[in-house]
Amino acid sequence: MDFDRLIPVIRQLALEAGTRIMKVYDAPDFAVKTKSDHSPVTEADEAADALISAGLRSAFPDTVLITEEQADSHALRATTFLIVDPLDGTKEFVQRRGDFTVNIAYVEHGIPLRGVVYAPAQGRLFYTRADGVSVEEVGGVAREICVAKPDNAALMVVASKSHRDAATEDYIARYAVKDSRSAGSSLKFCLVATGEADIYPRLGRTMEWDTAAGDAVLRGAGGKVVRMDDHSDLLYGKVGWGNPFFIALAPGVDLK
Ligand SMILES: Nc1ncnc2c1ncn2[C@@H]1O[C@H](COP(=O)(O)O)[C@@H](OP(=O)(O)O)[C@H]1O
Ligand SMILES: [Mg+2]
Repeated sequence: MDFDRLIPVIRQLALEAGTRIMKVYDAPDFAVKTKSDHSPVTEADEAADALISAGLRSAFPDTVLITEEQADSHALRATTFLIVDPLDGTKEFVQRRGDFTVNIAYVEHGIPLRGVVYAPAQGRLFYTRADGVSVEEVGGVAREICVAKPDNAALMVVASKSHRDAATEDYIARYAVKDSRSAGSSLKFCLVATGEADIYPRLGRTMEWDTAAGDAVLRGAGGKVVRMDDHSDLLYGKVGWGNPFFIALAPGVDLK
């Protein structure tokens, strides 16, 4: 993959998808359908998916494309692929909380090497540059981002807003926590990437398209994502595209 070509394409597609999503978000009303897995889907998910997948297929016709909204793509098997969640945090979107994101990632040999995460309602845009370093673009200026140096006696934790359960609270209680906040969608990875949080534990189901772009942004900022069970790196291209429980963290956090 030519990263000098990839990054401008995925950045631009994420911005365009975000604009499309905000048209639906800002309308007085929109329809919410329920998918076979009982999760919500809106015209915003579908429009953003159509825009991104057309753009990626045209720019990178030889690269496998996996996208949440196209079930036939889930039957593919690959270790090198593009993976898209056009609207992560649909529950947040439906409830008109701003924590939803557009996610596009490139995975090579199971590792999410590059990605873009765009939170249009918050005007926050994160991506890996061609050289792999992560940036947040503010007012057209891309600034490098870096994880915090964690203080294990006063950790900053972030966890899901809509899937925060007793098991998650029990896990967080193992740590000396200074501040714990909730956020929806893949934004949580980005909060660790900028140093706004030190650790994001996820004891609940996610799919690879929910995490790959945020994982890439976190890696490019010096962080990592490990499996909860054996603390090995979270890898991609797994059968069925489901993730195990995981922890996203700034290195230096003493995992418990
Ligand atoms: N039971 C379940 N099965 C599959 N995915 C689930 C799930 N519960 C939550 N998720 C995933 O978690 C994402 C929301 O994460 P969070 O709770 O961190 O905001 C959802 O993304 P979508 O909104 O794209 O469907 C969804 O894919
Ligand atoms: Mg999702």
